[in-house]
Amino acid sequence: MARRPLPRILSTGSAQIARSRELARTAADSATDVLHPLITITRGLRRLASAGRRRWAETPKDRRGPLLFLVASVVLVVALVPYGPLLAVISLMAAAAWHGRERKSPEPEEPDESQTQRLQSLYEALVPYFSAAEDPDPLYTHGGEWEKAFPAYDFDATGRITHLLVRYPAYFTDGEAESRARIEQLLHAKSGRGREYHFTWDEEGNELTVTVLAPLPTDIAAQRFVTAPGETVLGFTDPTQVQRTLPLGHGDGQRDVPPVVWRTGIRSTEPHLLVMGQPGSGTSTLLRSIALQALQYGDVVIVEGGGTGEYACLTGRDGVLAVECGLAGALASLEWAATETERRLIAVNHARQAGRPAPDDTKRPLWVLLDRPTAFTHLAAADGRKDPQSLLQVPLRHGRAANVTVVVADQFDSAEALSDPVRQHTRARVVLGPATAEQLEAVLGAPPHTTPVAQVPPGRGYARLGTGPVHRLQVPATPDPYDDATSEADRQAVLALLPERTTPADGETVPSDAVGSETVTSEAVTSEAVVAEAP
Ligand SMILES: Nc1ncnc2c1ncn2[C@@H]1O[C@H](COP(=O)(O)OP(=O)(O)OP(=O)(O)O)[C@@H](O)[C@H]1O
Repeated sequence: MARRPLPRILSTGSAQIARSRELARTAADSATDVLHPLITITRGLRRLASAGRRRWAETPKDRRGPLLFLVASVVLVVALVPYGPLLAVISLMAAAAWHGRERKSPEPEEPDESQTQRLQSLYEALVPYFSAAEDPDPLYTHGGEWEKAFPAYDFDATGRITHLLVRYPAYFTDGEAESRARIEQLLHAKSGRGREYHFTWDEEGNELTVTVLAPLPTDIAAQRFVTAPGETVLGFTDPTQVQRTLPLGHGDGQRDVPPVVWRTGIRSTEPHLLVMGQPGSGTSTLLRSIALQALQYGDVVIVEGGGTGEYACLTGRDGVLAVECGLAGALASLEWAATETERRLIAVNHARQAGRPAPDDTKRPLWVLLDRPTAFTHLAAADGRKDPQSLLQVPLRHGRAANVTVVVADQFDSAEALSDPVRQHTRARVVLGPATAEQLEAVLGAPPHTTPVAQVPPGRGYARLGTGPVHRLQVPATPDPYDDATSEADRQAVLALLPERTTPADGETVPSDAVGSETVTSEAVTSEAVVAEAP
């Protein structure tokens, strides 16, 4: 078939367009060449400006004044020196040209011989777990290529692995906890013990990411945390697990640390807390830290079964209704707490039925903190008296609606003696100190995704709020200020957080009086409420 020739204008037009495009490209290239120094300097100035902005933002507010003064003095001196401004402009241009130069991204480094050996031996160790006789094209074979199995890796200065991406065959049973645990234990042992590893299993992509975790800071002292009412800082964790950070005073400076924040009160899904640990693992310290935070907005009743007097510093302080070390006192205080919870509930219900907001005297948070209540369980049984834990039933069951929060701390060997309501209603959990995998899973309800460390500093452990993830946790150092072993800085930090003692000096009688009078009031209110309800 004869083809019609294209109209003339189009055929020559395309050639012209191509030619003009070529011309434009050449002109742009020459302009870029000519303007290259200008582009570099502009880029450098932009980088210098953003570095300056960053430095300004990082400078603590109290140091900004002196810094501004220093800069102004330098500008003045430069302006007064002969040729000063000219020299300053030349130096600025030179600095901008240096900072604006194109930077080549560094080539990924090849592992050296010892690192290759490490990766090869890791690969060999994994062969029995990640291979099957029926696999026609195995990823893992003895003498195979580790490069395909480990696409990403990182080493520290001492040549130990800090990050590793492991590919594994799809038939590996990564959904089974035992299979995972076997691989995690092996990688932990082969990559160097004494460090903590975090394992992320990507079941869809058949990949395991191993990361070495930096130790959590152990030098964070007790202080006022920047939190909203109803929020309690249990401790600090890894930045990878928590989005939020808290600004903390540290020495003279400030730093941002990711916290584990526990929310209590009416909207809380985990209104009560259980803390477990070995003796000396820091459970009393955590309770002290919680008490100091709770006293900012609420009242506290402390029941101490250990009898070590670790809460003596709180006795008689404003907001501390009782610090009980004996069985009789513990029973009296807990009975009052149960009655107070009931009173609040009734008052709230009445208000609701009448279409009024909840009365103010039901809103002030009440905290019941129990350190080793199981010690009283044994005592009460021997004495033929009520188990103090039985009085916790009402605060645990109805505490959320009445703004009553219960915190129980105990030791692993007494776990059996904890009552059922305590186990059922404490959905926020913390384990401190050394613990076996079984103990961790029994308390937290899920295993942590990290390996345990051999040396656990006091106050180190794990926290889990409800069904959320298991967080590593370091409790802020909140020692007993009356303990001789406490350092002066720590003692002052805790003393600064204690509320005033506006009650008479006789600390022991004041709180029990307070409890007594409060009991009377609460009983009066309860009976009033009941009377009001009756007709
Ligand atoms: N978060 C922490 N930071 C620094 N030191 C801590 C921390 N927690 C506890 N310690 C130290 O560990 C020691 C034991 O702490 P604590 O008394 O709180 O433990 P415990 O579990 O209550 O033990 P016990 O029931 O035997 O008293 C104390 O000397 C304390 O100063």
